[in-house]
Amino acid sequence: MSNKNRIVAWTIVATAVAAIAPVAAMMWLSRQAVAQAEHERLARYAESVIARAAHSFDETQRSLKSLSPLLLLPCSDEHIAQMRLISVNSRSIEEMGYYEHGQLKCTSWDSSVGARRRRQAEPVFTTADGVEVALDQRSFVADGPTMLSIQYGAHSALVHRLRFVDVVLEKGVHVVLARNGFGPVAQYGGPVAAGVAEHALDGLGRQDVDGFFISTVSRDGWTAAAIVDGDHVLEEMTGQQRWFLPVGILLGIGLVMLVLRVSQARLSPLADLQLAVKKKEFIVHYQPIIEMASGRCIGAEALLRWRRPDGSIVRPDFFIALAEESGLILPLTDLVVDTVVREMRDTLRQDRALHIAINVAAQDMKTGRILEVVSQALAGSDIRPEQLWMEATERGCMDIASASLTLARAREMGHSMALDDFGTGYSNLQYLQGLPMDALKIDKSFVSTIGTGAATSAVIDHIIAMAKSLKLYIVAEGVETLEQAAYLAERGVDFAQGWLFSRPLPVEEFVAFYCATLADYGSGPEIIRGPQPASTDSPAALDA
Ligand SMILES: Nc1nc2c(ncn2[C@@H]2O[C@@H]3COP(=O)(O)O[C@H]4[C@@H](O)[C@H](n5cnc6c(=O)[nH]c(N)nc65)O[C@@H]4COP(=O)(O)O[C@H]3[C@H]2O)c(=O)[nH]1
Repeated sequence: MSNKNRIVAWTIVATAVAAIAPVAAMMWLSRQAVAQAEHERLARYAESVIARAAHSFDETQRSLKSLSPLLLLPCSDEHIAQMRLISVNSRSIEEMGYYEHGQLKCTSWDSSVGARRRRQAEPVFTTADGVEVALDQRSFVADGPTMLSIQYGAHSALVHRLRFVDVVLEKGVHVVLARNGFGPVAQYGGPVAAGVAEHALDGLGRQDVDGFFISTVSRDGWTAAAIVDGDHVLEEMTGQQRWFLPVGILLGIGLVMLVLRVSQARLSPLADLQLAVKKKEFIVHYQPIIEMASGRCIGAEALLRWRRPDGSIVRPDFFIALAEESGLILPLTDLVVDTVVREMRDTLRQDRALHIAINVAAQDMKTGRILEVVSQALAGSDIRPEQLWMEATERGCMDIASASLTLARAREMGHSMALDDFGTGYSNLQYLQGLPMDALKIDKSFVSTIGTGAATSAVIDHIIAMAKSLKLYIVAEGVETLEQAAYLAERGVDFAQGWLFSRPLPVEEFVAFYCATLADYGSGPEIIRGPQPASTDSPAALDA
């Protein structure tokens, strides 16, 4: 998959995630918030149920204990009146009964039970101070739901189970109470699914079972749980979502915009170039430089090519300007220097007359950084500094003071310096005089006017004359026809470069080209010497 396709795929996925994730996250957060608030509310209900149960039980046992020991005649009017008074005044106790030898003798309603005689119930649990609790006791006088019988000594108090849990509940809330070590005592409130109430008493704290929210609390021998069903929670959720959803949507919009900006930046030519530099997708081609007088190949210009992963080649016109603007030209220059040293080392060592010219960016001309890069690359390579030329454009030499310094230092190190694309900028004679140069390259735009009769065709003669007056060697670029070559040779142009001789070639093809011209014309003397004197009028570096 190409880088572009990868970014597009990434953008699609990231946009979908950016749009959905915040909304989903906000919905999840809102659910969490509702659940948290709900469990806190339920825990408060469970607490109040325990308080209610403890209160009912305490009140009942206090009342029972107040009758013991019995100081009145059992089942006397006074005794019955006292039991009735307790039943009426107590919020929990419905009826009271008095037993003799385990048999009901009288109740808070009457002194004689007659046919309603019954035995005191078997307790299911007994507290530490002797209070017993029995289940499912019918009323002494009426029909109705069974009650708990709380017994102490000869007295029993009948208490509705509801009295242990009847706290004020909001709609949908269900509470359940158990006596620890015994089991469920009572439940009350909205409907719950079968088994949920029992399950609620199994654990403690916050629980979620089958869509029911449960909070269970245990204290003072009682365990109480409050339960609310999912529908109720969802009703609450819609309320919360009113706040969370817009926040999620806004976040989603923000994230989507961010993703689009990032992918736009990653799809930009600069991001493309950055990635290519990182992945070293660059190669160097070599365009032969021909000595006009002999026809020999005396060197080559190293030209950068961007080879994309699909194998297509991008010419430097499309990326050099961007690389210079963004500073990426520096690693690219390093790459060219390293590649030239690696690829051309053997050939350069075999023929000391051969040179390779590299292009130096404006930034490097200004700072002189290139000199350090080159000297490091050449160290131990056995390539002579004279075999590495540097080409600077007029643009790179606009800051004459710093450019002069770099040029002078380069020449001291033994490199020859050429001014590239001459005539395309704002240079004039004075400007040229201020720069310690060895050679001047005539831009192809002037070469292409030769023989055309165009008004500008005379300019090339002036450039040649100017270079000669400054004693600079002349390299003509973009020579495409025999006519152009003959014209330039006639006017004493030293070297030429162009499609007439060869296009820029991959290293193997360049070496083959060079070997072929070597066979035809033989090798020349070592025409490049250094270090050069830093004077402007003596381009002795290129003396043949
Ligand atoms: N029409 C025509 N064109 C010819 C002919 N002979 C050579 N050329 C082209 O002319 C350009 C010469 O390079 P340049 O003036 O240094 O101009 C170079 C140079 O300024 C820059 N460049 C290339 N490689 C590098 C590099 O490694 N570093 C830096 N800083 N700039 C580079 O990119 C420019 C363009 O390079 P290329 O596209 O390789 O274009 C090259 C070359 O392919 C011909 O007969 N006819």
